Amino acid sequence: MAYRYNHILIRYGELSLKGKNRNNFIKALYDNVRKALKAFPTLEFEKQHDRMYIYLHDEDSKQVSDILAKVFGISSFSLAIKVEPDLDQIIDACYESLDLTTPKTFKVAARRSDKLFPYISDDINRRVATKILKNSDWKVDVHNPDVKIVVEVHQDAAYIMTDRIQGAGGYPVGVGGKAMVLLSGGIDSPVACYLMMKRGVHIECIHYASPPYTSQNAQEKVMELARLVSGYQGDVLVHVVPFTDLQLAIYQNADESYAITLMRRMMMRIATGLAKKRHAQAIATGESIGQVASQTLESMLAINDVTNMPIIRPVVCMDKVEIIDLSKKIGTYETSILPYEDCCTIFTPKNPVTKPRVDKCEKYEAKWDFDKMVQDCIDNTEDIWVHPVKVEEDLF
Ligand SMILES: Nc1ncnc2c1ncn2[C@@H]1O[C@H](COP(=O)(O)OP(=O)(O)OP(=O)(O)O)[C@@H](O)[C@H]1O
Repeated sequence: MAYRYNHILIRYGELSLKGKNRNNFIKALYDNVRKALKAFPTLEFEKQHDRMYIYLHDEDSKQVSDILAKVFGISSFSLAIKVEPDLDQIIDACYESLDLTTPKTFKVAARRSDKLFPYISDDINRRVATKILKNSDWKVDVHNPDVKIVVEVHQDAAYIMTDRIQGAGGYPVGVGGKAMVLLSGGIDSPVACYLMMKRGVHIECIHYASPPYTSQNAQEKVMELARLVSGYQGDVLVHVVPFTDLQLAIYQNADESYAITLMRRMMMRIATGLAKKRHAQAIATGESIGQVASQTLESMLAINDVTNMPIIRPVVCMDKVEIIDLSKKIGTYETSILPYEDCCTIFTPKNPVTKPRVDKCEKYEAKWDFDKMVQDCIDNTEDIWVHPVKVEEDLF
């Protein structure tokens, strides 16, 4: 009988800490895994209280692994061969799963959860190793092996596994509620998206566009960033807000030095309206302390003043270098540094106020009926779904 890797064994992450919420978390993870892999309709799934299994048929295990590596709530996973809990089958499966043509070092690491299995772990290790040593040029190295063969013997089955593949960690997306993330074309806000999702928060994105001052290219760049981060959630809804009129009104009614602060306050009002409409519990941004004048604590105070929704700033205390490293890791950096203009950068004031005062903001805002313009922005927002696979090859 020929054996091949026909299973993926998934280990849960921080889930195990969650006491009575555990079942909800496992269910959410199970749903997220199935959703992430819906391009592979022939896969079969099974959830247990401490593990999840995927049964492969002819699917490409590398493609499946690449998708799984982005699902939050998974601490690690392994390709596995499932056999009967029978020593001969275990030995044969271990042996046949290896490509023995080039000499390598190896180690067998067996574990029994079924203590009634008639062979102890050491016995299993020795028997498997003996077969490999007798039939190849491979050598044992228990400290630093090229290949680690893991055998797990349960009551109903035994699994032979490759090394662990690191999972994305965190909590399953959705168990932490929903947030609206303000997505610009910069480096930081896609990282903020990733960090929110990693905490189990389902995200929708809001992008403020100011055509004709911002171009179609700029918007496409933001869509591409949303697509890149959507791999961690399955899909993402992007709300594109027509922001031009409101932005021009700010410049007509306020001192230039207050324009950025007022713009942010308007963004927050719109985000609050959209969050309520979409039943989200928070707003998130890519701001971090002191990167630019508008990101001082005083500025955040003035911005927060217009909403009572929590504003979460996941990168608030990170260095720029740390944020860049993370954006490279999640694959958004190269897109973020493309040179298209954002609505914040087209009207950049020469001397933006670094310590804005709320009373001054209110004085400027009292000069025109911004409420109606905010409502117009909310009403005329365009909603666009993005998926991890590009449209032309979209399998969803
Ligand atoms: N046009 C926009 N649409 C949506 N959100 C925006 C927009 N411009 C700014 N923001 C939000 O405000 C935050 C701070 O914006 P700022 O202009 O200071 O930084 P940035 O360089 O544009 O972007 P980033 O912070 O993502 O690198 C962004 O992280 C983002 O959350």
